Amino acid sequence: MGSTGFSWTLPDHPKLPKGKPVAVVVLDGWGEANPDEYNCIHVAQTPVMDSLKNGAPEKWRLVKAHGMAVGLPSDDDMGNSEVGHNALGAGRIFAQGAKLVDQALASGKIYEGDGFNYIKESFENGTLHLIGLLSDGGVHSRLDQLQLLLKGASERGAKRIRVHILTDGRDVLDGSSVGFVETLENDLLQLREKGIDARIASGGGRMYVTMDRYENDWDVVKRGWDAQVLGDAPYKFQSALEAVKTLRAEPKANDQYLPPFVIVDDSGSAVGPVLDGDAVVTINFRADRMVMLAKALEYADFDKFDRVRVPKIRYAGMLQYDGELKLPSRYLVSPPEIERTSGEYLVKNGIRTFACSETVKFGHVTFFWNGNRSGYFDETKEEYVEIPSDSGITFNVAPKMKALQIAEKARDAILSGKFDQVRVNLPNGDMVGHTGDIEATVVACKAADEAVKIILDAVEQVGGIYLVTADHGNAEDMVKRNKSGKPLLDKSGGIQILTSHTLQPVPVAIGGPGLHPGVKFRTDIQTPGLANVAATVMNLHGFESPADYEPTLIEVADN
Ligand SMILES: O=C(O)[C@H](O)COP(=O)(O)O
Ligand SMILES: [Mn+2]
Ligand SMILES: [Mn+2]
Repeated sequence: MGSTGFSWTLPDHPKLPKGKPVAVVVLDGWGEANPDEYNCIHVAQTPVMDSLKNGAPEKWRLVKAHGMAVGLPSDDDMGNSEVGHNALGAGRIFAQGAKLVDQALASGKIYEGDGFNYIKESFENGTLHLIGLLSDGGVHSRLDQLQLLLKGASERGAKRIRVHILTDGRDVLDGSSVGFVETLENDLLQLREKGIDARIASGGGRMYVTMDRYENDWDVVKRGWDAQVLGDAPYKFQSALEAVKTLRAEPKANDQYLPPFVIVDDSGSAVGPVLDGDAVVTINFRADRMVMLAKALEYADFDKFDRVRVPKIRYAGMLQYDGELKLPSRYLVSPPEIERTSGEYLVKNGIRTFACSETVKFGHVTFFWNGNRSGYFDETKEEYVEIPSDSGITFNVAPKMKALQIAEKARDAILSGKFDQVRVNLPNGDMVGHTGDIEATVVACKAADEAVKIILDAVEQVGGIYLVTADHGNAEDMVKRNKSGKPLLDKSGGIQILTSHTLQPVPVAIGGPGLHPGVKFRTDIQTPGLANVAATVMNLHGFESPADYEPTLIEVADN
């Protein structure tokens, strides 16, 4: 114990034993919603998850996974993986990036910090480039924040601004890109009327251009680099509106996957490559899909692709994306300081931990779980295994993804006896749900359920305990609805497919032969959220949780 009285040592739980292996399973994008034909979890054969729900009412419950329960600005904000896994791992509710940026913009503090002062030095002679996701999804970025930043930067001396847009269609409806570009074009026109040379310079669909994650496919980032920095892309247009309208007219066009384009002037030259002396801000607040570009922009030594030309720029992230790597080194808003996570406590209390997912969600059960921190706390007690994801495909063509392989790795880790906690993320419901392909999402949900079975069977064999939950909804509702819950139709009478996450609650189920028979969910916590799970898991390992953690979901009857 230090002089402040702080100690990493967790008190023993008064009733629950230590030494039972605990499997923690996170089903990504698996919410609870009314059973209808657009609820892919309901339509799919999911006997294991069904039996958890129906078999033991005191050991299955719902928790909130969106809005203020996970540190988002309002309860109109759907949940997402970052905030969901942060809450699951940290056991407390932290104001998240979206909210911190809102506050910094509202107070004007964003313009007083080191990050803004640093980029501002380029305003006199250089161009300010803003690169990021253009939508109001609120998962990685928000249009209204971009609008405020454009206004604030121009009022503080930015004379030449270039915006490099990434179209969404994943956190918002497919096809909405056109409206967002119209809005942005209108704002930039108003800036031009005030004498500021402000334009969109390049663009592309987020999943094909720039926003890869966890180093699954560097070509995605390279396509963005070529368009944004080098001013080079296969498609050239005179305006961004013309670009998105034309590219969307192609058969099977999809906002998430629009090809890269650059905006050119009358002579065919790109209007906004990044040049020596310019400033660059990546406007996404969320880390996972911006950190690869941050590396390309910031690192002198970089071998992931040929950058061809590396301009001498002043670069800042909207937030710092990786606290461990200190990347980027300059940023406009300080990220939430998520410390003393359950992962760190448990490892320091001797819990040997195994974590696994496939590439596209690997950082969710490691980096996000550990409070946006990469690496191990103690490599003698932890093993993190990443199964390579398919790359270059949309996951509706392979909806089973690597669920089986993840489950087998988890099974082997449980049976090995080498670990006290085995934690996985099963990505299927989410990754396939985002494609908007209902049939494929049904296959995805079945595959995830089969994976849960493999893990629970292993728990059964070793006399362990399981906790199965999810980080937010997605696959349980695949249609946009009106306020009374009726599916909305598009102009041609088809349903409007919902590719995004939802506001739905998610299940938490506990059980296994190692679970003390008196354990049941408390009924005195009215609206628990994902942050209550961490204390629960600590209890299942035989420890009390720290006093400032959200309360545990369980109690132990004496029987
Ligand atoms: O990045 C994505 O894929 C989506 O915007 C959000 O999905 P996730 O929060 O489940 O990763
Ligand atoms: Mn998720
Ligand atoms: Mn998702």
